Amino acid sequence: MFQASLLDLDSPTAPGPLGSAVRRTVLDHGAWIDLCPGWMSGADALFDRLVTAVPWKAERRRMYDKVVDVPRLLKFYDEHETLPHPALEEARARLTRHYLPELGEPFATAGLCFYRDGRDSVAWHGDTIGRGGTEDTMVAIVSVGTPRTLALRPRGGGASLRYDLGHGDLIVMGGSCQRTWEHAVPKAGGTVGPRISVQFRPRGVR
Ligand SMILES: O=C(O)CCC(=O)C(=O)O
Ligand SMILES: [Fe+2]
Repeated sequence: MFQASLLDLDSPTAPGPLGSAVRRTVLDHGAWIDLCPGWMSGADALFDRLVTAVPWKAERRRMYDKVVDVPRLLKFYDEHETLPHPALEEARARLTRHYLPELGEPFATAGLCFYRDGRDSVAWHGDTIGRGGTEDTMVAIVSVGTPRTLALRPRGGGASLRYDLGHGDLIVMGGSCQRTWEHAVPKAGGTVGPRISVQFRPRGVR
């Protein structure tokens, strides 16, 4: 089911350098995204560890007059909880070191999503439950496993952008991205392999 990346089989699991490896794309309305493909080496081994080491939760949500399954598994690590792999602690520390001058605060929490196959997804939304709804902030996402499309579109309408993210890729959504743009992982059909995303956010951003 899970198509391992051949280049990655023997690499130790660890994030790479940031700095000049990061490419920024400035978007409309004060938003931007940074990309660092293949940032996490040994990503396939990390994927395998996370599948078994994380106490995944299936959630159910009210949708109008029905209660439906959330189409992905979830686990949230609050800021002082130990993350399920040391490479994720190192990733958070490196992200904080790199972005602190611009972000002004550390990355604190880690939200994990497990998309078991292409039927799992997340609908269009911004991370606006906390301060992201009113302030500029950053959400950094490390993806392991099979690449899935992360789509972005401006809230007021306009062309969408699509990034295929898996196998250790890093994307950072910054500036006004959470309140002026929306993002989604669209459904992709049942035969698509599994992906796990790790979203690092500052305190009070959800
Ligand atoms: O899995 C992803 O890359 C996106 C997840 C996401 O948008 C969220 O959990 O808020
Ligand atoms: Fe999100």
